[in-house]
Amino acid sequence: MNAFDNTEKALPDSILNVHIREAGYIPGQSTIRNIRMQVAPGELVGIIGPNGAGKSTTIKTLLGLLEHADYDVTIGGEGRYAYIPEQPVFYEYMTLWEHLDLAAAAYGIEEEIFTARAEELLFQFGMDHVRDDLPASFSKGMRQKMMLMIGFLSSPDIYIVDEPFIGLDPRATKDFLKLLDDERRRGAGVLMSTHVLDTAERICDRFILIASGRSAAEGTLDEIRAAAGMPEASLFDCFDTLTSER
Ligand SMILES: Nc1ncnc2c1ncn2[C@@H]1O[C@H](COP(=O)(O)OP(=O)(O)OP(=O)(O)O)[C@@H](O)[C@H]1O
Repeated sequence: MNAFDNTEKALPDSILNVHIREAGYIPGQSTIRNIRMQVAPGELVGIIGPNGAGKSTTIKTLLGLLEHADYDVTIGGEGRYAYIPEQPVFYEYMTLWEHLDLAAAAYGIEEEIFTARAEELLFQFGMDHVRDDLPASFSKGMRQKMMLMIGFLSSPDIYIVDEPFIGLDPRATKDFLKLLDDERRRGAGVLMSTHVLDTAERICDRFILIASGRSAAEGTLDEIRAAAGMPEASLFDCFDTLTSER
């Protein structure tokens, strides 16, 4: 267990340590290789990369969802994580409130704490008026908000978020980022994959750029700029340079 043999510089108090030696969907064919990631408490690390580069595969691997994988993952704190998937997953015949209730039961949250937190989240995401509705009747963004609420309910040590921005309106994006900030202040780490690079540039402390299943660059914006040889460039332009060279 937790045999994370990182011989490189390790963040002393990292909340998430990932070392994927290789992982893939078919035995003997690795889709991703040699990917290391660390997230410190309160830190937001962005996974970026072109379509098909291996971002979702990386997330699926660290969640233990890939059968053919050679990897180590260590979660600090109490080892609690929340995974917020890109594609909403829901039960057709359960209302929004029932989904939250089910998640709270799965997380082992006490009834009183659950009710207060769920009420607050419904209010914060402007979803109070549909609390007793079925998510099948929701728009794409409303379903996405439901997944975010379920994630926030559990107060985990680390959030693992797969592309949260597509589908959220500007107000919901702002509300989501505010909640994420509050959670980071509490000490939660965040690992987030996204294509929305202007937002990523603004909110992430560090990045890992995945291209063709490998880590193509990683570090702060300045370190990514250095890797791209573009000291003043935006994350978008660095991304463009670093991914078109391959
Ligand atoms: N279920 C699957 N079975 C087989 N191959 C898959 C599966 N899911 C993804 N792949 C392949 O793995 C590679 C990486 O895909 P992945 O979904 O990780 O990319 P991504 O970086 O998340 O892309 P996007 O930005 O488009 O979401 C691609 O070549 C893809 O075709």
